[in-house]
Amino acid sequence: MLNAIEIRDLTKTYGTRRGLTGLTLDVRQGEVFGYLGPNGAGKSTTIRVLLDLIRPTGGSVRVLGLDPRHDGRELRRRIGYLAGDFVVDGRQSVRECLRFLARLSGGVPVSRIDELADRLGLDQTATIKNLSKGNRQKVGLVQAFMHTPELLILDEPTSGLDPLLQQTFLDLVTEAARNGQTVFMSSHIMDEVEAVADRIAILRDGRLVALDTVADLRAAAVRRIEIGFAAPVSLDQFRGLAGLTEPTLDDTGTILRARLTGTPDAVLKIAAQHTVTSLHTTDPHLDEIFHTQYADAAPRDAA
Ligand SMILES: Nc1ncnc2c1ncn2[C@@H]1O[C@H](COP(=O)(O)OP(=O)(O)OP(=O)(O)O)[C@@H](O)[C@H]1O
Repeated sequence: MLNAIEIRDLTKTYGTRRGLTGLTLDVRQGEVFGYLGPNGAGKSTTIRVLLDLIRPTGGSVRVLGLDPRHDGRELRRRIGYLAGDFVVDGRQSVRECLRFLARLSGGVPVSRIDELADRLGLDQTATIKNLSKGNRQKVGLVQAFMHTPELLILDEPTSGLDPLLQQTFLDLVTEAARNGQTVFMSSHIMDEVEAVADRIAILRDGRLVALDTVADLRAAAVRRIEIGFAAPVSLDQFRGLAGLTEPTLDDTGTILRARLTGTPDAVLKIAAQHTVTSLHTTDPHLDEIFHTQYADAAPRDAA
């Protein structure tokens, strides 16, 4: 299967500041790819190189099999791009603006623009310069999605958006994916990415620190498990079990608590030798994985 995006050993320095260091990454055709990292991690730098808005210091990128440095015109038609700082001429109405951008994208049925604007609750008669940040972001989203591009590159797409509309945005992404479109979206909000992404990359200080499916990232994360028993049990039998760490028993000896990595198979087989009255596990939130990656970074940042 062809990759929609191929990034090879990409480096970008801004004077003495490092934007990206040796980034290698593939985004497969048809997947929803979440690109995560805190402010300053290098997300926008990556996206700007993909769009040839800035030139890399080293390395290379291919987008839809093309080189953005030479095939910009073709790529602009085939990509829907929402910039992190989406700006357009403020004097026009939303309708004029979207119709103008639609012509640049090679033509879009008016009904498609209207449908997207309606779903996002965007008033097309308003003048751009009078729009709130959230409404401007809606204009940005409509123009990115309206020509049903093969590849959507979205830089912080829900920034400034009313939380109620985040679901509408996620629906648009899901529909695009169902339609075979590829979505590459950056975010520093784990929840929205977790809900729709097939794979997630986590960037820290311009370097890739994690890249996996949502399911595998979750499986690798630590969960908490709590098992209640009808009668006291011995802690010894729960020590040294695969994936289970820090087991403790409460004062009554009937509630076991531990940390769990991977499957609960080993602990459940031992627990099943007793009468189990309750079982709770906390599903690891990707947020925790994300923050674990950054917790590691703290001493180095402070140095
Ligand atoms: N034009 C620039 N001049 C100097 N340094 C820059 C420039 N653009 C980005 N940087 C630096 O490069 C690093 C990566 O920035 P980038 O904007 O790519 O991060 P980001 O992950 O997109 O964060 P944000 O969410 O804040 O946009 C940061 O340290 C930033 O200060």
